Amino acid sequence: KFFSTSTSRMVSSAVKTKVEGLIKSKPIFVASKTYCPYCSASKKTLDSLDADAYILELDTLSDGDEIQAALAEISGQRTVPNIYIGGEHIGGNSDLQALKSNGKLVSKIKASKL
Ligand SMILES: N[C@@H](CCC(=O)N[C@@H](CS)C(=O)NCC(=O)O)C(=O)O
Repeated sequence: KFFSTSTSRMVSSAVKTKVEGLIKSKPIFVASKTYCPYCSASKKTLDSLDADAYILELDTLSDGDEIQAALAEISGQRTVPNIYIGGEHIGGNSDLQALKSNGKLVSKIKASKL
């Protein structure tokens, strides 16, 4: 796929503000797609740690593409899952699994609940 700057023109300020608000207000925010295996792995990991994640399944939302474009602007990441814990950008599933492996995920989840 060719690099395109058109994503920025797709994003309304209303949607960008909405996404920024969710990232700030939800202890754990995950942008996901129902058919994405990396998303399934992340959701399973968060579930196993009793993490109460707010999940948007972008492929089921009418403004899902625009939310994905807004996330690309906000986080510099276009792929799903796009994970935030305590307002901090974690990254994708590989980043989440790395945090789990190095033992830092549980404390981040705990801190996000405070
Ligand atoms: N290394 C990434 C892989 C994520 C990935 O490849 N996700 C695919 C969906 S399964 C994606 O976002 N494709 C582009 C899109 O759906 O717009 C991770 O660990 O999260």
